[in-house]
Amino acid sequence: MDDPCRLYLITPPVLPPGFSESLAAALDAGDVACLQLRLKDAPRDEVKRAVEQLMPIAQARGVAFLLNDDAILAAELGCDGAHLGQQDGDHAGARMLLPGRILGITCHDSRHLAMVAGEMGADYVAFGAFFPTSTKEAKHRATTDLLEWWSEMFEIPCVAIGGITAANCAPLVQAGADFLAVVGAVWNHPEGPAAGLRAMNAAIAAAG
Ligand SMILES: Cc1ncc(COP(=O)(O)OP(=O)(O)O)c(N)n1
Ligand SMILES: Cc1ncsc1CCOP(=O)(O)O
Ligand SMILES: [Mg+2]
Repeated sequence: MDDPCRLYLITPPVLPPGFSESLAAALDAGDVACLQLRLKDAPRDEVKRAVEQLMPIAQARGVAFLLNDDAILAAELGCDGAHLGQQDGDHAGARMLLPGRILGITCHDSRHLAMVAGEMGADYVAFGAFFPTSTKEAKHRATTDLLEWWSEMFEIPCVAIGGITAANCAPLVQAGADFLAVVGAVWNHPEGPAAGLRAMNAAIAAAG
């Protein structure tokens, strides 16, 4: 049997006051495979401080801690890995900087980019955006046939991202997504992040 689909949590683009406590409460509410720190446009010092604060909270709970955009800083600070987009520098160089750690690559809606990432040694490929999202201006739209094709052809795990919620995630799980990456579904949940996380995990389990 295939491994079950799991949740991949990404931080909000700007961390609100008291974020460490909300993060701990969210992670205590259910299963999360990994946490990505994604602070767009924050200076390096601020990212470094956030890693130092948040990484122990994730790792103490068995949640892998990945840094977005910066493989050099991820290696320097001992993160469990990094996530890089197509514009985020040299993927092969990042692979060498992070031996034995996780390296994930954004592949938008492209089979070609995913195969190149897989050849290069990516630990996962990320496809999206699957749904409209206000978290990022997403220029590409992916569909479930991509997840079906990838999971039938390759062993490398695939992540689905973009506008995913408890209400719309079932087809992605059924199409073979190994991980669902979310921001808004957890951090903007009307009953708070812990409730958002529980709702996502319940929806994933119901779909599987
Ligand atoms: C799991 C995951 N998938 C895709 C992305 C997007 O990365 P990128 O295209 O580099 O865009 P930014 O997130 O850097 O704005 C991601 N971060 N995580
Ligand atoms: C980082 C990223 N890359 C493609 S869509 C997206 C945003 C995901 O956030 P949300 O889960 O709130 O749509
Ligand atoms: Mg990026």
